[in-house]
Parts: sequence; structure tokens; C-alpha cells
Amino acid sequence: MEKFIIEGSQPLSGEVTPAGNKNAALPLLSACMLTDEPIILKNVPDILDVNAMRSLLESLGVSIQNLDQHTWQIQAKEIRPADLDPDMCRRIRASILLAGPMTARMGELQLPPPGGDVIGRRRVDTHILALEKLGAQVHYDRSFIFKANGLKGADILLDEASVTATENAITAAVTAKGTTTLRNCASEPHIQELCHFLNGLGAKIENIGSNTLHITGVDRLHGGEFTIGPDYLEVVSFVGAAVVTRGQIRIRNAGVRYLDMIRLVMKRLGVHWIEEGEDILIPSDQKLEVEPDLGGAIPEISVMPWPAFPTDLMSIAIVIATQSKGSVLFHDWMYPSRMFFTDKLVGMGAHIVLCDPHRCIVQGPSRLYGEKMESPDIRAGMALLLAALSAEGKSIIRNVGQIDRGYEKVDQKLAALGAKIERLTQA
Ligand SMILES: CC(=O)N[C@H]1[C@@H](OP(=O)(O)OP(=O)(O)OC[C@H]2O[C@@H](n3ccc(=O)[nH]c3=O)[C@H](O)[C@@H]2O)O[C@H](CO)[C@@H](O)[C@@H]1O
Ligand SMILES: C=C(OP(=O)(O)O)C(=O)O
Repeated sequence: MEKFIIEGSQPLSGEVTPAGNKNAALPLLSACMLTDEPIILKNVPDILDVNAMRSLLESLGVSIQNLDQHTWQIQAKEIRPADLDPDMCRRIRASILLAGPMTARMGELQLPPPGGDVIGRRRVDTHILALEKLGAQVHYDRSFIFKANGLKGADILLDEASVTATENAITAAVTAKGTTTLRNCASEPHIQELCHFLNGLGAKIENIGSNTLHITGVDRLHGGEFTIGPDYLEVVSFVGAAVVTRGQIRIRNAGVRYLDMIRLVMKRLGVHWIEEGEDILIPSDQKLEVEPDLGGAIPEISVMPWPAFPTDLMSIAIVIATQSKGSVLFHDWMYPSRMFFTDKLVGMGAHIVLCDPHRCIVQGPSRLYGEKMESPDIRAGMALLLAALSAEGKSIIRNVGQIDRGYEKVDQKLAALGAKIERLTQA
């Protein structure tokens, strides 16, 4: 295990480029199993979750070659429903994404339970609903068994707009017989990318980006090439790092098409950026003052499925709010354990009232002081790192493997922007 030692209060400056989107790379990698022809994926992020997915695919017989650090050639010529390592499955939420492609192509998969961030109970019922509607039999007894003798298109109303359940439904439906209508589906950028990727392999998915997808099943998919889009969660994390250190940075290839709602929410915290083509420039002259609602009411920032504000940016927004003048209510109804990390921010000097597991009120600005902390999950870990960069004095963040799950070489990128950060093996 490793830890970060951070000497805070260094304004960041310079340029940074985000890696490919983790939550796009994971379903795309799994979807490669839908064809026996080779696929080239570019801009694959070099992060722990993606490497865990690689090892799961390899154990199912998929061959993966690195053409360079971020370009993979993947071929699922002869795959088999082999036993999967339960520890590896438990490491990532996305192991559940093997279900759609394997059920469609092999008609069989035994899958240990998925893991991922420990941020509260994470349902898989919607995955089962979708796959059963397409004709699969699903048996669960601490582990899943998926079986199918050819899938058939269906009219499916998801009982919640779950991201990974939508992805499993799509990958199972693209080669099913007949047509599928998928209603109440999620439409996050990674789902849109998955659809465009599959259409590039010969799938027929219409209405991409909406919450109703029409899928016409095709007999087979062919090989192809696809470039994974930039990770907008990493982009906004770097926006946060610039703002809380009063720095000025340029983020190259920032995926500005994904930032509309995030921009509105950041404006409420007194944060702005300038778009220059595909780059964004975060200037040092931030207002950092909370914009009250009409009539002076305390504003609320709450999460919602896309195109609203993503839950994965809640922790980052909370840290930014500690540096903005005024009060904001944060509300994350999706996960019951996302807000507990705020006690660490309080320990650093932030003024935060945790109202219940889903809501907190932040009153800023507060001077933060360096602390010793543990990274509880990917986004809270990154948020604590931002707080440490902003704080006066030295901070130690342990268990940074949590951050490495989703952020590629974050310490090296921050150091290149002038942060004083060191990675050490945990004693
Ligand atoms: C690998 C991957 O892609 N992980 C992402 C994916 O996880 P994942 O696909 O697991 O998350 P889901 O979209 O299923 O849902 C997240 C939580 O919200 C609840 N829920 C969701 C939608 C809804 O309409 N009603 C509802 O109650 C779910 O029961 C669950 O507790 O999407 C989440 C929500 O954007 C992100 O935090 C994760 O980073
Ligand atoms: C919750 C997250 O990831 P996962 O679903 O992979 O655990 C995240 O990326 O913030």
C-alpha cells in the first residue's frame, strides 16, 4: 500500500491532459467479447480498475496486446465461460459488465458478486430484470449464473436508470433476435460512447443519448477501432485542484461537450472557466462566492442521472465549497455513504454540518490545515487530495490505491503542475 505526502498551499500552474474515461473503458472492454474479430481501443486509461478488467477478460480467453501504453488490441477469438477469480471480481463494480456480452455470445457465465466503491448498497436487480426480459435465466446464490439459449429482443422498462444495467442491457440486445426498446435507461457519456462504439462494429442502436434506445438485433458484429473520450470526472477534479490552490491551469482535450451542467453547478460556487476549442482554461481570478437562489435562498446542489449533476463529482464539489464564501446544501440521494468523508474535512478546519448520510451543509470559506487521512473511496480520496493541496502545512493520505483505481498517475500530473506531492510505500 502506498501513501501521498502533500505540502499544501502551492498554486498550480501549467497544462494537464485527462486520461480516457474509466467508466467508458470498462464497458467497452467487456463489449469486445461480442465479436471474434480484432478491435483496437485507443486512449485506454492506465488505472487499476482497467487492469483488473483486463485480467478478468484474459481469464475468459480474450487476448489483449499493448500496441502502446494507451492502445490495446483485443481479440475474443475463442472465449470460454471459465471460473472467475472472486477477489478480482470483488475489486471492481464493472465485473458485472461481463454478464451482457458473455450471455449473448456464449449463453453461459458464472459470475462472483461485483465490488467497486464501498459507498453503500449497490443494487443489481435492474441488470437481472433486463437480461431476463431478453430471455436469459439468472440464478443467484452468493454468485450469479447466467444462461441463455439465444436472446430475443424485448420491450424493456428499467425499474431505475442504472448506468451499468443499461450497459448490460445494450450489450445483450445488440445481437439478440428482433428489436429491443430500452426505456428509462441511463444516458451518461460512457453509455453514449458504448453505443457509438457498438454501431461502429455493425450494431444498430438508435436514439443514442436519450432515455429510450431502439436496438435492432444483428447476426454478428465485426472488428473495428475506437478512441475512448476524455474522463470528465478527472477534468473537473483538476478544475477543483486549480481553484482551491488559487492556481491557473489549462486542461487540454477536456471534453467540453460533457461539461454543460457541471459548468452551471460550478458557477453556483463562484467557479468559472474559459473554453478554447477542446481546451478549458481555469483562470486564477475566481469569484469563489456562493450564488444564492432567487430571493437570497441557500442553494442546493443535488445529484441526478445524466444530463444532471453526476454523483461522482459530489465530493469534489464539497471541497470547492469549503473555499467559497457562503452556504450550500449538498444532497446525494443515490449513495448512503458518500458523505461520511466530510468528517475528515471538518478535522482540517472546514465548516460542514452532516445533516444525515445523504445531506450536508457547507459554509465557506474556511482555512484548511494539513492532516493525516485515509482514502475511503475513489472520489472521496481525490477530494481529500484537493483539500490537502489547498491546506496550510503537511498532509498524509494513506490507502491511495483507492485513488489509483480511477486516476492515472495523479501524483505525477499534480507534481508537473507545481504541487508538492510525494508517493511513498506505506509503513
Ligand atoms: C463502473 C461504473 O460505471 N460506475 C458508475 C455507475 O455505477 P452503477 O452502474 O453501479 O450505478 P447505478 O447507476 O446502478 O446507480 C447508482 C445508485 O443509484 C441508485 N439509483 C440509480 C438510478 C436511479 O434512477 N435510481 C436509483 O435509485 C442505484 O440503486 C444505486 O444505488 O454509475 C454510478 C452512477 O452514476 C457511478 O457512481 C459509478 O461511478
Ligand atoms: C463509484 C465509482 O466507481 P465504481 O462504480 O467503479 O465503484 C466512481 O467512479 O466514482
